[in-house]
Amino acid sequence: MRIDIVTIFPEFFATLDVSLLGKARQSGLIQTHVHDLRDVTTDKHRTVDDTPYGGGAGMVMKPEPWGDTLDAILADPESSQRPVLIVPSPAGEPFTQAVAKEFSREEQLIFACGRYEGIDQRVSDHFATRMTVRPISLGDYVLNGGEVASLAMIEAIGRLIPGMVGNPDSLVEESHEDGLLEYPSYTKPAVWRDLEVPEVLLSGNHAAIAAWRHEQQLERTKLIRPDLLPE
Ligand SMILES: CN1CCCC[C@@H]1Cn1ccc2ccc(-c3n[nH]c(N)c3C#N)cc21
Repeated sequence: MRIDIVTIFPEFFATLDVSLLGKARQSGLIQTHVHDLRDVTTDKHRTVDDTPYGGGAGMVMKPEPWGDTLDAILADPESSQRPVLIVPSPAGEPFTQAVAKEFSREEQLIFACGRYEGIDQRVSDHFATRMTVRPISLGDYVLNGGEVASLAMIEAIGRLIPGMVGNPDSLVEESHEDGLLEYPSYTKPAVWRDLEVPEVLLSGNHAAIAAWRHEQQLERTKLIRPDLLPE
């Protein structure tokens, strides 16, 4: 998978060189390209924003730098035929495990990290003929820009790419993977500050352990996220 990130804060993405994604990039599973939006500006102040038509507070990101940057990405011979343009936005479709899995199957993702009051709408409208444009929201709260959301999405998507995680079975028993929250986990010592590991986990009875874990998932989901339970 190729991942392009367009931002005015490229330093935000230095973390892509560490942890899981670092390994994936070294192994070639994921190629990342970070583009500084200001690199295509031509004025002295490297301007990327302007006042909103119709008035109102704040500034809006100008369409020209976005157009030039996205054109250059599409012109790259290593770009796919039809990338997905992910536009983080509080007004976007909720980002879920299912959406992460859908995106993990794509050949190329381009993350458009807005700032200020957002990106001129005509950028999404214009590129909809050449890309699949997906406004996506990380959650129902307001961030200052799209970078943090993009980092979270890149991690959630990247770990689902085949070969990324050492033991693919570990992906199956995670929260939200089967629609339920995950069961509690324990490791040695068997007793810690007078707290014991649940006996069933020490029994070696795999059927009983599986049943207990599923029951724990149901109990946790009922308590913490009843909205995830089927009607
Ligand atoms: C605050 N400021 C005026 C109100 C509108 C948003 C703006 C800030 N802002 C600019 C670009 C941008 C992109 C994503 C998000 C964002 N917020 N919450 C989410 N779940 C997000 C995602 N994903 C916020 C952004």
